[in-house]
Amino acid sequence: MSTLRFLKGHGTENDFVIVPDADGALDLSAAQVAALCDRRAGIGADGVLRVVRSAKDPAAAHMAAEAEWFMDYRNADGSIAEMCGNGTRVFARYLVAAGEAAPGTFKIATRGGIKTMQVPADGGDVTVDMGVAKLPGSDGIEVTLPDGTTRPAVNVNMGNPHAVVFVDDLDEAGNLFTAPPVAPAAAYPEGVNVEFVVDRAPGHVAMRVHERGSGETRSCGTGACAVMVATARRDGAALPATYTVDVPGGRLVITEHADGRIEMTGPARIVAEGEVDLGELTLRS
Ligand SMILES: N[C@@H](CCC[C@H](N)C(=O)O)C(=O)O
Repeated sequence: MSTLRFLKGHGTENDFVIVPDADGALDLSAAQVAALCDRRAGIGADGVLRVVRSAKDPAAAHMAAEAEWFMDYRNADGSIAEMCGNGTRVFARYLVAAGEAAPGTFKIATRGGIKTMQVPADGGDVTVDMGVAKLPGSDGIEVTLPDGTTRPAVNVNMGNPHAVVFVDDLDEAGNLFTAPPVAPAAAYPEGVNVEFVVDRAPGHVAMRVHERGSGETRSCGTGACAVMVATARRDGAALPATYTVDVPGGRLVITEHADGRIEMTGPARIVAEGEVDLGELTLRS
């Protein structure tokens, strides 16, 4: 029997299987990640956070002097993504809970670069400095809604790609069982996360998201930051600007500072731990 120790955590109900692997001994295949994330035959999650020392992973060794720990993030289908905003907050909460980092401010390594985390000792909300958003240009990018009409999308890159669509009602996004069609495909050669946004009040929006590699999730941290940036630009907001972004799984507060850095704050919880028998997982090709 090949057992794997895991924990389960979530940030605004964007949930993750956390796999401690300090020395980088594990080589989880995409099929194993997908099996762990399977909500019926596995543990169930939107993604996997492997916790490995930066020095022990070739993807992060160059960041080891600044950040001891590397968040190796995988989507629920086993694919690799550059960044996961809620994942960073859950990852940092885990490091503190496990005694691997002291509460307060510390850095972690991600494929999207080094992120500075603030984790209070009392279990309160965790903040991540997401860095500066990129706006690669949105000309001609459109998302087709289930009723066949199209809406312009705002192209925002938070380390990973996003298409932000303003709608009048979040139900316009439909059931999101499949990825919303985005055109032209060339705008997002690596695929895209799609966010639908409505206004709730000045400085306050709500969103739904279809995540690349995971489907509709209850929250997406990079997506919420992309939504904040797109909304602040639409509103002509002066920086610093703070927006509240409601997601199906809770609430995130996002500030874009005068220097363009974006900080996201919200809950991050570790809710379970256990062991899984890797040999019992259902691997699909
Ligand atoms: N849920 C995450 C984003 C995870 C990656 C995304 N699905 C992608 O493929 O880019 C978040 O909180 O940011």
